[in-house]
Amino acid sequence: MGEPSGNDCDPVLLNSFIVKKQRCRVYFHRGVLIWESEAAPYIKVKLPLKHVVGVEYEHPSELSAFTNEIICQEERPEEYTSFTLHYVTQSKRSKLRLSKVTLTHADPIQVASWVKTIRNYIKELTYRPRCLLLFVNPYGGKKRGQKIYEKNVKPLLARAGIETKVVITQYRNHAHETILSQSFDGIDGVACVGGDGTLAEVLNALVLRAAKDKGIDTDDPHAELPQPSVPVGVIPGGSTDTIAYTLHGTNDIQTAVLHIILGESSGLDICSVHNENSLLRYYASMLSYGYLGDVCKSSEKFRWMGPKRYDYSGFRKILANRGYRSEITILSSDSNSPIDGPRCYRDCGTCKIDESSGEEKPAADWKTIKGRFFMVNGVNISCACAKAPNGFSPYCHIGDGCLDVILIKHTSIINILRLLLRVSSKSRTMFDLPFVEVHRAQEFTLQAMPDPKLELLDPDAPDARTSVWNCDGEVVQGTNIKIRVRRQLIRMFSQRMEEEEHEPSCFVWTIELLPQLPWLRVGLKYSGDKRRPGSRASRS
Ligand SMILES: Nc1ncnc2c1ncn2[C@@H]1O[C@H](COP(=O)(O)OP(=O)(O)OP(=O)(O)O)[C@@H](O)[C@H]1O
Repeated sequence: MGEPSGNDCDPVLLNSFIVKKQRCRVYFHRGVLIWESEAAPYIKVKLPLKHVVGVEYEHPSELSAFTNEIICQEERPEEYTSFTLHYVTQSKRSKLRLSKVTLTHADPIQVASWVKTIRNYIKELTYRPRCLLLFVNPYGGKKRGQKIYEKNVKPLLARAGIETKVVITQYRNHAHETILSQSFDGIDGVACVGGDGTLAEVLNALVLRAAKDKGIDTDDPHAELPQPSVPVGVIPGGSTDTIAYTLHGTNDIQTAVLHIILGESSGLDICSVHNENSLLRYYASMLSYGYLGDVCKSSEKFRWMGPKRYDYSGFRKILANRGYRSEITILSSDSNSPIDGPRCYRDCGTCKIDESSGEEKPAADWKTIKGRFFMVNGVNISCACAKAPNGFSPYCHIGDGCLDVILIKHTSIINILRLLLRVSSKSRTMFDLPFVEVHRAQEFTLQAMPDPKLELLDPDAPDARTSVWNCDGEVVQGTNIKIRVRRQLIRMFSQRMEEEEHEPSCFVWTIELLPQLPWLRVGLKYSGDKRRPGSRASRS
């Protein structure tokens, strides 16, 4: 889709340029720019133009003074003997960086012809956004959203020639209301600078808008939902930024902006949450009843603490948790195992939709589980973040049409501490703990059950008997709900993260027990199996 087609008869552009003080033969053929030195030391570099963000003219005299600032001047091609290509390179740990190379030629006509050819090629990459609607949340995380936009986002988008309609959100649901009422004429992408809550607002509004435009009743849990017309980008500016981290493999801001600029997108599953009568919400990362629901509800009161509010509320709610009685029914899936992989990386085979298999659904069966739970989770993506780099459910896939239902039974505080250690561990998962159960599912329901013991203790405190849902970081009420996965309903601007085969040979890391327990930081020297669980290397 969207890439200029090429065949063997395509003309090859060929010329000699000075590149990094060396005389080089430069070719352009089938979307790839190649330069190789004409004399020793020999170099040959291949640059696919789909990695190029922008190209601009330069005078050689301007080169030394050139910084990352954009040169705002009128272009007069007949005067220039150099042009600079700004392109994306991948550095360690999935981070993308902007690099540049300048090519110089004595004849301005040659330079102008190359700039024109390259610009035309980039213009034909139709999957790249030309005009973005961008929401900036100045309130989330450490309240740095606006600064991030001015310093890290605006200059990069301008360099890529992307027109941006910016909305600084003034109140909760501002982004939601804007999307429902806004005309999308000429807009080919929506993005946000914010955390998971801001992105959830954007995703919910886009799905509702697409359904409304097609006259679909979103209160019907079985209604098929249309895909929103535009892809979505997320630039970390919140407290945990789980979705950005899971998609890109890092919460680095420049990486997130470059994923949007390059325009390639990946399909993300979205889950719908309904009660008996109506739609409650859509979510993209995790829905959690019990402990994390309680933390979400209580931490809102302490927002003035910034991200530390989760530490404080998390500790209090571990001590307070007496478990919640519930009945869960699960429509399981025979997709891959949630316990031992494979993991979801770039070009993931599990997420690839096999067009030839038609609409046929894999065999599945319903099962019912009753009990008292510390928490019940419907996990749609691995939920990796800086403090838990493998995520809550490391083998969960972003676009396989399934979620992982993780049931954590009510247990002792020591066991809860073991659980939290596992969540932040790079080498082990929580799934071998005896009080943890995981099911890969297409749908599930949860019915909160009255608790006779607690009712006797305090009949007037219904809040003590049921919890709330933490739905992508927002509180949702409901004691009888149904969750369904909508396969790849949203396209997210992300090429996904690459699989990293090996960790450094010997390293010290500090385990941070989720965001919840900073008071229990354990310096741990690790020198065992250097491969990540589920990496292709460790499975072979
Ligand atoms: N100007 C504003 N004033 C108050 N609330 C706002 C404003 N703009 C947006 N919001 C709301 O702020 C909420 C929290 O934002 P966000 O999720 O981005 O940050 P966070 O909760 O700190 O991060 P994370 O969700 O990653 O933990 C969102 O639900 C959004 O609706």
